[in-house]
Amino acid sequence: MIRFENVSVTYDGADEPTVRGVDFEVPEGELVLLAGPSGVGKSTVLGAVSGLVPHFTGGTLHGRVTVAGRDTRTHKPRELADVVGTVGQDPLSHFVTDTVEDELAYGMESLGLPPDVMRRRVEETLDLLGLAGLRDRPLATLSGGQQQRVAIGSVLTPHPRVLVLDEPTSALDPAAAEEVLAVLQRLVHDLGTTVLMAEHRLERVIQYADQVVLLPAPGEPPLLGTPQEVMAVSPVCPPVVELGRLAGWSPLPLTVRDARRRAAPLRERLAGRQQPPRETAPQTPAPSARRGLFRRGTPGSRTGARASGSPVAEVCSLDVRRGRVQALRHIDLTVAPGETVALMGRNGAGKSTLLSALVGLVAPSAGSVRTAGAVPHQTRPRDLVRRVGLVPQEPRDLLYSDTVAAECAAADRDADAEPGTCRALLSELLPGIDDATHPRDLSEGQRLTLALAVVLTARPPLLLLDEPTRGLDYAAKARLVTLLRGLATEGHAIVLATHDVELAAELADRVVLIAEGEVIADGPAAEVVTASPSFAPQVAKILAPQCWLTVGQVRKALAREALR
Ligand SMILES: Nc1ncnc2c1ncn2[C@@H]1O[C@H](COP(=O)(O)OP(=O)(O)OP(=O)(O)O)[C@@H](O)[C@H]1O
Ligand SMILES: Nc1ncnc2c1ncn2[C@@H]1O[C@H](COP(=O)(O)OP(=O)(O)OP(=O)(O)O)[C@@H](O)[C@H]1O
Repeated sequence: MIRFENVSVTYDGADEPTVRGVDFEVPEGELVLLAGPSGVGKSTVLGAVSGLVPHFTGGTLHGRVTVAGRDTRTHKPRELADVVGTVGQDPLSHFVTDTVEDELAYGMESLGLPPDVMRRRVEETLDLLGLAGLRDRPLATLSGGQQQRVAIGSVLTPHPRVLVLDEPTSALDPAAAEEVLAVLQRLVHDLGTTVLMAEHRLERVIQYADQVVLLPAPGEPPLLGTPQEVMAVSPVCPPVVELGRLAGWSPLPLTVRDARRRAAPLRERLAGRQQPPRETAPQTPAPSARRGLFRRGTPGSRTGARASGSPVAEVCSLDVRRGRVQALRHIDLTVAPGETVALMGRNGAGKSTLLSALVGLVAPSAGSVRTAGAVPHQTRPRDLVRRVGLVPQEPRDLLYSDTVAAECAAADRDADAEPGTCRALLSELLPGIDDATHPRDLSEGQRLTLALAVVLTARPPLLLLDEPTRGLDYAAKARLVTLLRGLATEGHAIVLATHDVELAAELADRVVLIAEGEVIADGPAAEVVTASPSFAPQVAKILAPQCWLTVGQVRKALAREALR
């Protein structure tokens, strides 16, 4: 149904092809997963199927890509629209109408489907994706996950024979991701729909894949095989596979269920062992802990927040209204210097709104917010930037310059930091990003990393991150975790909104669960995440009732055993 024949793509101005030697086929009615590190070219491969590459992106495509027999080089994207439905990484930039219902109908209208068919399919899709309550809502007022669900719904309504999905679950809460993947699986099994999907969170999707196409490194030809074959050699793999490799399980398990069946001997070895502490930050870091990235003073040194040891964030009885929606009610939250707090909860629960309130983007309708001693919505941006920084869910919102170098220079100026600070941070986080690249042309993971470096340049004592692992591969995630731990050790408080249960398990001291705008749980990460199957990381589910959260903890415990 989709065929790549020795395809390579070279973007304008690049010396080397971004992808080369791409030669594979996706048979009708199969779900094929495209995996590989950040920036390796997954979106480029997907774009070649929908025709966006090279028609919209520019560059040169050698070889041939056909979809249902149509050559995507000689057919423009709109001439493929009756066969291929595409969901990109940034739903908002693809929306063409203003409201949920209109967006769901738009694709069908362009194909000239009869009104009664359109009506029926819109209703079906609203139900299928849990969007009925939002049908009249302007798209711009939806939460990130709600937007992603609409984007998926809008490509499903025309019933395309081929779906091309770029990280379709990246903004979805764990339960919503399962629901969407179950819908896709039903389309594949019952209607013979063909799906090519790129996704970093392999723990969510690997079990649904018939085949995996792995792009191991930039410019290297892809590797093809069954999920088991590819996971045995892949540089990116989910925790269940990593644990399987560590324990020497063969064949490698791909699901929690498979792993649990083999886990009894491992549980026995681990029984009675002390869980090694994660490298979490001390609550009151010693001055000697200050090292590395931020040489020009500790966080808060200009604001006095840390010197006085007072909380970096204090939220009291906070209510926030957004249009007709009561987004937050009676929120109480205190965050201490050096503390890492994960905000979790379903799409639309109010996590981004809480971050927005902490950085002054929305004002309380009742209650109060103080960050690093200031009332954020009444503080000038220039002063606020040294107290609190937000990496938004869509990093594009933070980037204005034409090149990476200019963006970094502007960040240094805005933060009053030594020239080169931002660029050094960027290189440390994700090597290989070129100074001359336009931020628009960076891969999703690269763009997020740039936004993070821009925010960190001001060394704010309170760092807020909205879904920081969207678009990041496991290695980039591990680097992010190391960096954030380092910042916490230096005294930065970190609050992150995330659906990434593995990240929360790895990084957070504390998890705050939000539902319908209210805090429903607030406690140590291990306790909160393991209390609910939706939020428990894979390792916790595999080794329950023992309480291990990450492969790293298990690895350390086994290493200690070996030393005895
Ligand atoms: N329009 C473009 N012009 C120039 N370079 C581009 C363009 N689009 C992508 N690139 C570059 O091509 C490389 C591959 O990007 P791509 O988005 O395909 O990677 P990816 O594997 O999807 O990454 P991620 O997992 O982070 O989304 C990156 O280095 C990116 O900077
Ligand atoms: N500008 C707005 N106008 C009206 N309602 C809004 C606006 N922005 C957000 N909302 C609504 O407020 C609620 C909370 O949204 P918020 O973005 O804080 O959720 P979230 O927990 O971050 O969700 P997600 O996990 O999907 O990112 C949602 O119901 C959302 O639709």
